[in-house]
Amino acid sequence: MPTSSITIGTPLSSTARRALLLGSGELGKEVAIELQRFGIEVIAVDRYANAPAMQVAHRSHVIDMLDATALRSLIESEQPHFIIPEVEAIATATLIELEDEGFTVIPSARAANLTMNREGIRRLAAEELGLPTSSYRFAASEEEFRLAVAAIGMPCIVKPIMSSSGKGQSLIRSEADIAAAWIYAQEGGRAGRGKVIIEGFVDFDYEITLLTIRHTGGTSFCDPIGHTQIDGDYRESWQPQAMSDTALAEAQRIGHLITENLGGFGLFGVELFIKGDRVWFSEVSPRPHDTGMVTMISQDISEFALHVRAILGLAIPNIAQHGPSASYAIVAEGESDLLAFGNLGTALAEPDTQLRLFGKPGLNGKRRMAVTLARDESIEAARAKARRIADTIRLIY
Ligand SMILES: Nc1ncnc2c1ncn2[C@@H]1O[C@H](COP(=O)(O)OP(=O)(O)OP(=O)(O)O)[C@@H](O)[C@H]1O
Ligand SMILES: NCC(=O)N[C@@H]1O[C@H](COP(=O)([O-])[O-])[C@@H](O)[C@H]1O
Ligand SMILES: [Mg+2]
Repeated sequence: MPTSSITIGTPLSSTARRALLLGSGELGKEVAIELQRFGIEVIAVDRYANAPAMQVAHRSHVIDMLDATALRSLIESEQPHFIIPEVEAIATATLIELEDEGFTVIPSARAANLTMNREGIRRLAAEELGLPTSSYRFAASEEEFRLAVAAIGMPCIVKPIMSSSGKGQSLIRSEADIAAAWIYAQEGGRAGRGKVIIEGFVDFDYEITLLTIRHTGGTSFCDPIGHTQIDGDYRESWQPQAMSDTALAEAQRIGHLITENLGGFGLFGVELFIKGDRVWFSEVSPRPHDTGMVTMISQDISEFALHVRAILGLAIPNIAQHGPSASYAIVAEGESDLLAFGNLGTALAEPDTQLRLFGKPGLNGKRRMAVTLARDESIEAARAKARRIADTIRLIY
């Protein structure tokens, strides 16, 4: 476990503190940069070469992170002080073994294991902790799936138990959607065909991510982040999301309970649906959240910096908010290994704007490649500005 008496040595020497990132996308890239700021030796891992975090790490490895043998042998040879999962698709049973052997997994191997699979985290939240969630069933065959849809009722949402960013997710509105939803869920799972979750559709007013940080000084919350999703994938987020005091208190109660159970130190993205004063738990990422990219402009310590401070056992006495802010994802669609971004000269002409180009090496279908960030007098103005920047940028491929 990290402690407040941590010492940090010199990277690439015998005194180095080494962090190994399992997953090296846009979120890992920002975590790597924050680790670098503290002089941590950063080792980036993913299933493909030149992933974003690899481009800012001390070194990198390409392995199948779902392969237990490959994962164990890499960790044994690198001997990291911190193993930081950045995606769900990891052989998490191996992380549990490695933690037992003395390695530190962020926030905990159990958290990575439970959240890699929707069944693990949903049963914990709803059945053990009694948190309010949508109705749900699991199905391992098409027959079970049809029975589950009938039991839950329509509209309902189907997702592979192992997937993220909306992959394999669809909404069933009527009988006509059922067959296609099963096929899409079977094709969209990150670990191939398998079990699905069927969730009753929650008719929420809005949804939030409550960034919750477990650190040596206790538990802290960032202001709630509102967001919109298309086909289960985040497109736009803003902070702060206006909420009633009752709904905010309930959101924090849920955030506290679930993260306390998962344990360890680090930042979590607690996803919640809100209608009036009612709050439903949806899921939780035991790591920075895509919707939380807005904190790179809204907070003095971003979600990535907060994750690193918590991991290193450093104090987090306050989280200053800079005012209404928004992020807008740039999602490209097509086939290319030579994507370029044009018209950048005017993109950032307005005050209080920022841009992150992730440097992802290829595009095959739909892929989030960049994000725009903006701050303004109001959430509406910040959202409009973030969108204007995205509309200005020309994707060339
Ligand atoms: N039961 C539900 N009722 C209503 N909307 C839902 C439900 N489940 C999911 N959604 C919508 O789909 C979005 C994505 O769902 P979810 O977070 O479960 O998918 P995901 O693949 O894990 O995405 P990510 O990896 O981006 O978190 C939610 O943010 C919400 O907008
Ligand atoms: N909702 C989870 C999420 O946003 N994860 C982020 O996307 C990357 C994968 O992107 P890719 O699919 O373009 O490789 C992950 O590595 C992580 O940074
Ligand atoms: Mg989600």
